[in-house]
Amino acid sequence: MNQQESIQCAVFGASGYSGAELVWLLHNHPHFSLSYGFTSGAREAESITALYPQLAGRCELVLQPWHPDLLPRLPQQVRVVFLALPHEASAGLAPELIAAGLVVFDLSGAFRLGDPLQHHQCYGFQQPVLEQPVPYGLAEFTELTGNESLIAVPGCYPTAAALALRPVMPFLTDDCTPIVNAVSGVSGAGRKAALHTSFCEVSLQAYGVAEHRHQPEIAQSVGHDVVFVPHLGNFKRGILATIYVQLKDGVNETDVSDAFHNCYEDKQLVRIVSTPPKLQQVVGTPFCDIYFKLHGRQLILSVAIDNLLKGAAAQAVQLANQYLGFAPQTGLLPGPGAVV
Ligand SMILES: NC(=O)C1=CN([C@@H]2O[C@H](COP(=O)(O)OP(=O)(O)OC[C@H]3O[C@@H](n4cnc5c(N)ncnc54)[C@H](OP(=O)(O)O)[C@@H]3O)[C@@H](O)[C@H]2O)C=CC1
Ligand SMILES: CC(=O)N[C@@H](CCC(=O)OP(=O)(O)O)C(=O)O
Repeated sequence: MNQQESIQCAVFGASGYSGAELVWLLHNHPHFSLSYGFTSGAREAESITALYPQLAGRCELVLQPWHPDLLPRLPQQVRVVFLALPHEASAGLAPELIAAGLVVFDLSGAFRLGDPLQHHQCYGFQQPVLEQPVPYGLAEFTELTGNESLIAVPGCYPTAAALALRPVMPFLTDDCTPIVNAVSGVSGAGRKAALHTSFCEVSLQAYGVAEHRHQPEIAQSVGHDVVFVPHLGNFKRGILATIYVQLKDGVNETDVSDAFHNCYEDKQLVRIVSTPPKLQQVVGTPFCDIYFKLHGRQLILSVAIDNLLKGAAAQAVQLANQYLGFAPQTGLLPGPGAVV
């Protein structure tokens, strides 16, 4: 790929929280050029600044309502599309975009689970059957050839949990089931208003206990069953996860430290930190910060990401960079900052 060439791209769901972050990242990216930001067909065309006034004078993209009649001409105008849509909308649209020759980075859960039955149980609709397998794009562990037509961008909680767990999985006792407790900011639920995310209702609370759709996704990503308890926190953005695992006899702190450093020493967007991370050190950034501590045979991991960036838009751009042969952190470091 000629590094000077600008890659034309489009964002679907550009009025939503992760879509707006994608718009801003791509608007500032040195190698991507954003041709379109689409909204649902229910809206009129309007500037993104009508929804996100903080972008005034910085990004004046006019958002277009999506209509299927636009599809035939789209491949002449763009090469890469990012879908920041509800799961079922992605499931419907992605196959059409692929058939039209576009490369799709899908932020939804429509194509993440490899088992169609499990997908149906979690999402309540059939996963479309595609000719090519869909890579699950946990960016630090994914090599893309540039021939894939669809990449499933991992979920926000699964990104945090798997980046912390994967390096230490070989050290776990045979009967250990990792326990993942995680708190997310309200932007994790998206921009659409709902009673449970309204200002007066939000109060730190567990939800989806032992039945959240990210439990099988984390298990698939780390290759082992996990216990997963998400919590909704009364803050805007960020995920903080605390993870507990039991270590085999003989595994010591140096082994754990070496495993993390060997895994991430050449990965700029994962930082192994020496004090438990605060959300404020990752919010507005594409970083994942991981802290670890041994307590006897227990290993405690504390991991923080921005759900809308490393957990969504920044990871999608990171994957697109890798797909096109750019350095993973291109356009993300130093980042343009956050929108929402
Ligand atoms: N929020 C987060 O932290 C994360 C979200 N994700 C995933 O990213 C996707 C988007 O999430 P999020 O940004 O939170 O969602 P939002 O609710 O904030 O935004 C949804 C977007 O999708 C558009 N849309 C809704 N229905 C349709 C449709 N039928 N056809 C076309 N466009 C449609 C909306 O347009 P309009 O404004 O016109 O209604 C809006 O632009 C979801 O799949 C989510 O699971 C992944 C990781 C983290
Ligand atoms: C706080 C909150 O509601 N978070 C969302 C997860 C974030 C999200 O959008 O899910 P994906 O990462 O699978 O796309 C939830 O629990 O459903």
